[in-house]
Amino acid sequence: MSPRTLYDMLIDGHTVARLDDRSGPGAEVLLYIDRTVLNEYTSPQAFSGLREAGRRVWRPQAALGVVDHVNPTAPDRNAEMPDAGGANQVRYFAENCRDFGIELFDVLHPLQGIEHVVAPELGFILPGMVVGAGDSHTTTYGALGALGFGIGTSDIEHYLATSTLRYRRMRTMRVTLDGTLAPGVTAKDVVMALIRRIGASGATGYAVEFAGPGIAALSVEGRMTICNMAVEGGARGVIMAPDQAVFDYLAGKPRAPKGAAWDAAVRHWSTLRSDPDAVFDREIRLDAAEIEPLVTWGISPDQAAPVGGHVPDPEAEPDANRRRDMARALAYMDLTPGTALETVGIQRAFIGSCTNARLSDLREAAGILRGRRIAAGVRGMVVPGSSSVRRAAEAEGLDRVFIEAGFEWRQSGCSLCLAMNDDVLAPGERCASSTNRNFEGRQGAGGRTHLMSPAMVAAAAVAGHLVDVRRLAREH
Ligand SMILES: CC(C)[C@H](C(=O)O)[C@@H](O)C(=O)O
Ligand code: SF4
Repeated sequence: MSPRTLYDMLIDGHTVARLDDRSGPGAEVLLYIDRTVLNEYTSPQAFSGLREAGRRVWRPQAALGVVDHVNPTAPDRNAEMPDAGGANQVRYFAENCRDFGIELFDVLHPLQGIEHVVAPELGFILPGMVVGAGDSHTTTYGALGALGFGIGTSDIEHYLATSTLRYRRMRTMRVTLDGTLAPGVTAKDVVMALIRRIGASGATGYAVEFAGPGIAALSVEGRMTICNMAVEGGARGVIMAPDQAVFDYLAGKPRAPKGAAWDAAVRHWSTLRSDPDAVFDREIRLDAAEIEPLVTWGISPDQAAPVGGHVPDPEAEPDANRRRDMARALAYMDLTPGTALETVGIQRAFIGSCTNARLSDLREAAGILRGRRIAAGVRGMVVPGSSSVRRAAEAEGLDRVFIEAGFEWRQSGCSLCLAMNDDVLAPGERCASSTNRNFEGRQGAGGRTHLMSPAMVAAAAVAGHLVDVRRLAREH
């Protein structure tokens, strides 16, 4: 057999039937899906469809329901949902999970959180799996050696009824990270650097494998940040070959295999890697040593620059479309070309989201905040990625660090990442945010989002403006 990429191996291994006579990119297959995660926001129509057709869920134990998008994050939250629309979504979701036999982490469940944080920490996603779920950031699971991708509502219904999807094979792209990251530079900067390089649709049509010594040196949580945000570069499917760090991460997780089953699983998982001479449709190489802490200045995740740089000048952009996009972005963001990014003042600081609200992210941010206060006029919020992360952070005193620095310490959920609950920016407010999307109005109508790493958010909160986290790290 000719050499194969890990993506090809997983697709071949999960192909139930071929739906046309093609092979390679574009070929349509019936694909077996091992697991899904459901949320209250994208699942209702799928369940309604099942109800109308009188179908049941084929493998309810392969699905997990988590409430995350619309729930409040108030520290004292209770079963009452403040918003009637959200309350209805949560109620219908609970009804669906109950009637179709799917396990649910409801708003007040001790394991509630953002689905992409909850599923890995449970050991629900394992290497070699193919995971299709109704949220684009399902790519997160690539970090565990599972091929993850987002699917639409009708696909969710098809999946629930059959455990399969009609699926078109992607082209393959390998992103190799060479070298070592400098201190103060994080996984978030790696993925932002990639998106800046290839553009917000640079990986459209590709399944992306991340590889190289720079990836191997990252923690599994750091790798999740990269796989999660790669979707902002257009990737519809992300994978990393699982290694010892992944096995260590999964060992002892509640739903991971145990005993002899674990040993057998690890033996199999260790074989999950692209053949050495596998050919990818596109290859990108990044040098970790050249990556700097980045911030976005615009309204698309590829509109980013090193924090020590300046707001770019649309007039200097030769491409007319890009020039127009840049001008529009600067008007929305109320930024003037040539302004030093480090002089841009903020009113809000948000540490949260499935990209950057795991324990290691909170530790990094707290490391900057220890013994410091956030600047006057800045409102800071920390929304842990899951209730388990929240408890673990509290057990090591991180909540105290955040609270003493002036941050609000909240309950878990998507929250200000997309402002579907009552956590929103006021029009015109500018926010340093550890999230993954900076579209117009993403954090509230008229709100202005600057994406960056959680440590950079902490640093900006202290300074009152965007700032290179390495300045504060040096002072500590
Ligand atoms: C609500 C959901 C469809 C959406 C996604 O798929 O990513 C959300 O999680 C987001 O981040 O915008
Ligand atoms: S935290 Fe943000 S990116 Fe992640 S699932 Fe929720 S809304 Fe989407």
